[in-house]
Amino acid sequence: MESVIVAIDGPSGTGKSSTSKAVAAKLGLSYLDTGAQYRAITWWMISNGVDVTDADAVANAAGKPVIVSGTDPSRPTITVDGVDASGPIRTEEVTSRVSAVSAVPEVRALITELQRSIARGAEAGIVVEGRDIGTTVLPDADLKVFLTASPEARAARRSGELKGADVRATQEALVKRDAADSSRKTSPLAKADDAVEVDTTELTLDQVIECVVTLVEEHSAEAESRRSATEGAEKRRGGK
Ligand SMILES: Nc1ncnc2c1ncn2[C@@H]1O[C@H](COP(=O)(O)OP(=O)(O)O)[C@@H](O)[C@H]1O
Ligand SMILES: Nc1ccn([C@@H]2O[C@H](COP(=O)(O)OP(=O)(O)O)[C@@H](O)[C@H]2O)c(=O)n1
Repeated sequence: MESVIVAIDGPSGTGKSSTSKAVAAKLGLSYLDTGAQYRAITWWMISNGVDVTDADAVANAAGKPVIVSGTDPSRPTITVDGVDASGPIRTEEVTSRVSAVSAVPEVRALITELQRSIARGAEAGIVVEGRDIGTTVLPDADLKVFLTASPEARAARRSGELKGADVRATQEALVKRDAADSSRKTSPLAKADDAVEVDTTELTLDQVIECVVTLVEEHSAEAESRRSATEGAEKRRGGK
């Protein structure tokens, strides 16, 4: 298969991370969790006493942390200034503050550039998941998928992960974060016009993975047949 870039966007709990990791592993592609990067910069701000509600303070500090993402889908990693951040970025404290930090344009500019350079460096191709990958980060992606699911299904999935969490409180927090992410000025959560929308409410994770793998394979088959048609036409023109 030719190198392929897949963008998977959607709100929280729609299955972006689990689907992207599995699709990347099945197809031998790299994997990038862009939400983890916004979480990492948020964790750094909190740890370094930056007031995350002060957009100027966040903008001024945005260039300081060094964030490194490992892109192996079977073992994704994230470090901040060389320190493993995979645990601390999932705390409730980070989750409740990440939307404020990710709304700051200077933060987005830096992280977007980092994401583009990681995608450029992925030789076999990459699955990149987030909120604005299809619209802003990689508008020329070969395939764009936008995952959705009902707020009830998403909250049930999330509270299944956070043992003992109240489903109603989880749903409220999730809906609030979606609203903040969808309404920010810079690069909000949105479906790209050319993205394929998949409602995962009634689907199992395996069905969603299968659906995306099929979409990637269809894309690759179409690209291959276009390429051989062009080559055939060129050969005929050359009289060979
Ligand atoms: N189609 C599905 N049906 C049931 N559970 C799912 C489905 N997709 C994902 N999950 C589960 O829901 C939780 C959240 O999925 P995740 O991939 O982290 O979503 P996102 O990255 O969009 O926030 C995980 O525990 C995952 O195993
Ligand atoms: N491409 C992206 C990815 C995440 N984000 C921000 O990062 C937060 C955390 O993303 P995430 O993917 O880890 O969130 P979950 O879906 O795992 O809950 C989102 O709520 C957004 O505020 C973003 O702004 N742009």
